[in-house]
Amino acid sequence: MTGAETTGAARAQDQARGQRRLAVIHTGGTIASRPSPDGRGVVPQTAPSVPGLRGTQLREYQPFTLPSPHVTPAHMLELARLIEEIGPGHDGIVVTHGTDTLEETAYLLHLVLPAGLPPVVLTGSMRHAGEVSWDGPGNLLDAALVALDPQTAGRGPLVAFGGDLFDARTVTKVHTSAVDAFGGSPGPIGRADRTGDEASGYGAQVHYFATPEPRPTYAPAALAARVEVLYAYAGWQGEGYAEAAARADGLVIAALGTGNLPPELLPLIKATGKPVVIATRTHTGPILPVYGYAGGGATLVAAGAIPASFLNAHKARLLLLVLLSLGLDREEIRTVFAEGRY
Ligand SMILES: NC(=O)C[C@H](N)C(=O)O
Repeated sequence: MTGAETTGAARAQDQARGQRRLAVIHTGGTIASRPSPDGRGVVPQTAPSVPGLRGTQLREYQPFTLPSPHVTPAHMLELARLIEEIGPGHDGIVVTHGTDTLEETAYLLHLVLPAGLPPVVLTGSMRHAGEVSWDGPGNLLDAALVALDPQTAGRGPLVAFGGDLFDARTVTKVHTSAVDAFGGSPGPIGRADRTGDEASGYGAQVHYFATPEPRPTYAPAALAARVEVLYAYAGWQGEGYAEAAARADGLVIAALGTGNLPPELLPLIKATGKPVVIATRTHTGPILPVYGYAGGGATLVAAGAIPASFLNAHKARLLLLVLLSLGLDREEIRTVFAEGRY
């Protein structure tokens, strides 16, 4: 019998006794932060504790403690491996994470976690534990209740923030300081509103506004490729493009509007044999290859560029990183993006 089967069997016994098993994986971020005593500023220190949950066995894990700007794709993959390992022994998994790159970790997990694991819900906080209105405990409790809610099964990793529940593909940080920091088009796919109290035990009314969709999963052994993001602006003549194209295995450009660029970029993209994915710096909406002027989206696609659809540039980068790490060539990558296999 494997370790996973053993823990799965133990989980079944606990379920029969009405006990749920929740794993909380702490990774750092503001939700684990306080001002440092030496006055350096706010830094991750102590993992937050989960407010009381009745009938729940809690297991905590701490693979790393980092501010999320220090989190790399290798950390995300490490997290995915841990979730795969402990998943069979739990009914739900919560990941606490810094908010700056939370959407990237959520999306990487979305791409690589196999189906059949218990629900995974990521959360964080915008205010640290030393502030009067720390939003950490509330978000953590919401995430735990959502991860344990039977309706959450089969939806892939979600983000819970301020009671709103977001899909990993579309969630994005929309405010640098507000407590309601997360959004993204077309908005939350669900909502959790807490019921009960500390004395009687907490619960949540969880509502979903979308049905779960099947999602492809990818199994890269490592994320070894190099993918860089370039940001377009009025008057960009391609500065930095040649250097990035030379050192990277693939590029993503946060382009203008529906995926357009200044004319100087067209010959540069045409001459690039590596995958060049076109996303948009506009916050919402798909890439549509409609414009036929030099640098317009239709001309970029004709020159070999790959439209990112509605994925933002940093999520398109993760998808490209995964596909390149799996050894897919440019045409195979184009097909994945074109068929929406993400
Ligand atoms: N609110 C936060 O968590 C922001 C912090 N800089 C982080 O991402 O680690």
